[in-house]
Amino acid sequence: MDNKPTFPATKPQTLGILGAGVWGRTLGQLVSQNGHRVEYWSRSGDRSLEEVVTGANILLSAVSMKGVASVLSQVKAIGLGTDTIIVTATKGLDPQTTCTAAQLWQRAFRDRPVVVLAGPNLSKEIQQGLPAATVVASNDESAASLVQEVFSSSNFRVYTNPDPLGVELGGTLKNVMAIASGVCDGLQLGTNAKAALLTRGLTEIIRIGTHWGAQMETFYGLSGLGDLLATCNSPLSRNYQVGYQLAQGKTLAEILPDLEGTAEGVNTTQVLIQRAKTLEISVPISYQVHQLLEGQITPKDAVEALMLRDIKPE
Ligand SMILES: NC(=O)C1=CN([C@@H]2O[C@H](COP(=O)(O)OP(=O)(O)OC[C@H]3O[C@@H](n4cnc5c(N)ncnc54)[C@H](OP(=O)(O)O)[C@@H]3O)[C@@H](O)[C@H]2O)C=CC1
Ligand SMILES: O=C(CO)COP(=O)(O)O
Repeated sequence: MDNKPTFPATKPQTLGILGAGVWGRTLGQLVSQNGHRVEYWSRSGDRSLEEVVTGANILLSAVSMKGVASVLSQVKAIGLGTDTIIVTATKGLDPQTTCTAAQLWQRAFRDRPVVVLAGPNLSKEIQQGLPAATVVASNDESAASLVQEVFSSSNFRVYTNPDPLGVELGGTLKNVMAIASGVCDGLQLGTNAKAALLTRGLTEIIRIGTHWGAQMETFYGLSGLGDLLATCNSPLSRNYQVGYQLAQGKTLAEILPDLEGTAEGVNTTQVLIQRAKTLEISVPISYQVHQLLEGQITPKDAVEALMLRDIKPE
């Protein structure tokens, strides 16, 4: 008997992928392998934004956060088809508004379904065909189900989730902890320290995320704890690499030009601290990462400051 699982036979969809960086290309590869049509747009590509946007019934943005506001205003000027689903795979926060990428897309296109795609998804492993799982989250159940069908394969297991904000914040805020984790490993602080960092880091993510309006249980899923574990334990993570190199005495200005792709955690830390200060939310680990990125303290000072905080119940 053939026990091979079958995936729902969705009719071929046309995806327009905005941002042909590492993650946009990897996601494009996954859907092409499933028989869907993919058109990429990037600033240096040969297709116009208008061609890619008007031809797509699923528009996926994998633009890094610094480009989202400008790209979506260009898409708005072009206009979207009435049935177009927007998918966002960006993991960042907008400095002007402190909004997530999905919040910006939803504000710009109030009547269109927006789906967040996030999970423990190191692109290099996925490109090698290694198994991975992810989450597609939306307030629009049928849009999330269609995107689930489009991406699901024997190498890529896709779950739906009804809490897009929680899924997106899990993927976004863990980048701050990935920088801290790189510092922890770069200083060779050991497994106990790492376990303490990730556990207290998750508490911090949940504190800020639930205050934002996300569901607590979402942070224990793939896009929260799952992505925290993947990113904080892998040298493939660019955010982890930033922290690791800071621990070795390099400055941010020395690290960033040689980094392969975007480390969103650098900007996310700044925006998170701005938001946490305004709302008076305690984020001690993120605060030390912020001080470190600003060049105000050394990695060793950051560890000491965390260890010497007032003692308190867990
Ligand atoms: N790589 C990974 O493993 C994963 C990444 N992500 C997230 O996906 C997003 C992209 O990451 P990744 O692909 O790795 O990063 P890259 O640095 O490889 O690519 C960034 C992309 O954003 C585009 N971009 C940046 N600024 C602008 C702008 N002002 N206007 C238009 N386009 C712009 C770039 O366009 P251009 O080519 O024209 O410069 C490029 O296509 C990030 O938010 C990241 O956190 C999420 C999960 C996994
Ligand atoms: O989000 C990611 C994995 O899920 C990618 O992490 P980096 O952006 O740190 O490489």
